[in-house]
Amino acid sequence: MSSPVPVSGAVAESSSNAVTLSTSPTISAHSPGSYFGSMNRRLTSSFTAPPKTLKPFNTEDMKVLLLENINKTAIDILNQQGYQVEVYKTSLDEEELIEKIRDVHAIGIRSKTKLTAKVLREAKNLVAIGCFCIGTNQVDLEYAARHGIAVFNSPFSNSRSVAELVIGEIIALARQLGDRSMEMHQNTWNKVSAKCWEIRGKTLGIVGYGHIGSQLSVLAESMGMSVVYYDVVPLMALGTARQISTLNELLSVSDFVTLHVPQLPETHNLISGPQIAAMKEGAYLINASRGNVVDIRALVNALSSGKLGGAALDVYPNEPAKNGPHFVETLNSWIPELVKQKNVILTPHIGGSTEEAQSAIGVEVGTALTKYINEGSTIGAVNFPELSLRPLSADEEGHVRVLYIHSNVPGVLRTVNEIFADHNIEKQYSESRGEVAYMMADIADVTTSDIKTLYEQLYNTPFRIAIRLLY
Ligand SMILES: NC(=O)C1=CN([C@@H]2O[C@H](COP(=O)(O)OP(=O)(O)OC[C@H]3O[C@@H](n4cnc5c(N)ncnc54)[C@H](O)[C@@H]3O)[C@@H](O)[C@H]2O)C=CC1
Ligand SMILES: O=C(O)CCC(=O)C(=O)O
Repeated sequence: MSSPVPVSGAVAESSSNAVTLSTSPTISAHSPGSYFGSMNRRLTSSFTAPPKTLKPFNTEDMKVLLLENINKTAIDILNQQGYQVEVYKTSLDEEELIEKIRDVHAIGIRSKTKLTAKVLREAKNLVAIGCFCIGTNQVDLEYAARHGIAVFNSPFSNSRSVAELVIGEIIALARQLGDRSMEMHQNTWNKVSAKCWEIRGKTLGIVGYGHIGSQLSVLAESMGMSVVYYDVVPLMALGTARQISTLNELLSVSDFVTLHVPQLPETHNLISGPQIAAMKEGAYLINASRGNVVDIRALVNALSSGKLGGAALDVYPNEPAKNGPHFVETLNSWIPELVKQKNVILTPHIGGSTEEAQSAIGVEVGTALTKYINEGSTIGAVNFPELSLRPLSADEEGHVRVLYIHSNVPGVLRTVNEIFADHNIEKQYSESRGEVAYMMADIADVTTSDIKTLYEQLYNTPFRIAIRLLY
């Protein structure tokens, strides 16, 4: 945390009669703009006054960096707030990323950008990270939380797209469509039926029965497949699907095995030589989860020996940062062997890449970022306690919203409430998650000079990780 930002001279009146403390969003933020108008009205329906339009700093000073071709829906939402939005179609390499991230208050990424502790250490102004995807393994979530950076994602907006891709791949593998199509592109007519199958009546084994796995279960059953699944937690079966208690049992009964687990230490090489050996002869493996869930060398061996009838991969241990001819040996040493295998469908991490999914994700994560920046709401954060307070209403003059991220230790509220002692605490809510806790409070009867004092006193508390004051 940088040192306290001084109050910038005299109080400046804005059109909403609010004060300008500083242009730094690290201590203050703009109010909900028109985008949130309807939501604010809903939340404050019991109040006669409309939501208060706060204007504590120039929103043009809020800098947002969007990488990896994030959808226009998000860009529009962030632009509507008046933020400075810089957009890149690709990911950035570590050096460029460090250079860029130094300056920004929020960053939006997808699955490729690695926000490691080394990168985040340089991000002195960063208050929020938006992962415009499901997976958050590319971010050091714990480091971010310990440094007061909230991380948001979109937990299910692309689930259906992944499930549909897998359905397509099940049929494509069963009918060897990839190979037939490739042959035709090379002018070869090869009409065969050997080892081509209907999927009706076959067994689909789903590993990880979360949002994607369960959606896929419904689609697969509707096409006449029987579904079994393995998950580390007991989960309600949809339709006539059946949970199986061990991975090995699932592998031994499934004609198709599809992986939908998160990247975790426990899922690293979840499918390797012994697991492939447990699979049925001629079975198919599909991985659209994360690259290191499958030991690809073991997979290549099983494909070349004929143990497996084919595979579809959408994700890889190392993936290129940008489009182009980058899927080569220097990226992953087994690539030359893999691309030679028969009946292998390789896609460039496009499971969630549909217009529907990307547009919905843009709205969801773009909104979460603005709600956090403008109101302090952490609903949807994956590394922070989730809190929200209703917006202040227009007749609530002289109010300040305090956002105080602190170490989760005893005595914090006593200290903070002593600081608030001369003001009325209208609302106060606090919640912890692991070592980090978050308090939101709306304080009444606050003058401009009080704001500076409050900020400095909170800044000097020993538990402070980060503070923002919205007014
Ligand atoms: N290819 C692509 O474009 C996409 C890939 N993904 C990947 O798919 C993964 C799954 O996504 P969702 O279904 O939304 O996640 P989810 O969190 O809804 O479900 C994951 C399930 O896996 C289970 N699980 C965790 N560890 C396990 C283990 N060792 N063995 C068996 N089950 C285990 C969990 O209990 C949970 O039920 C994401 O974490 C992400 O990495 C997600 C979206 C798009
Ligand atoms: O669309 C992307 O860039 C990433 C999709 C993905 O893997 C995810 O949502 O976790």
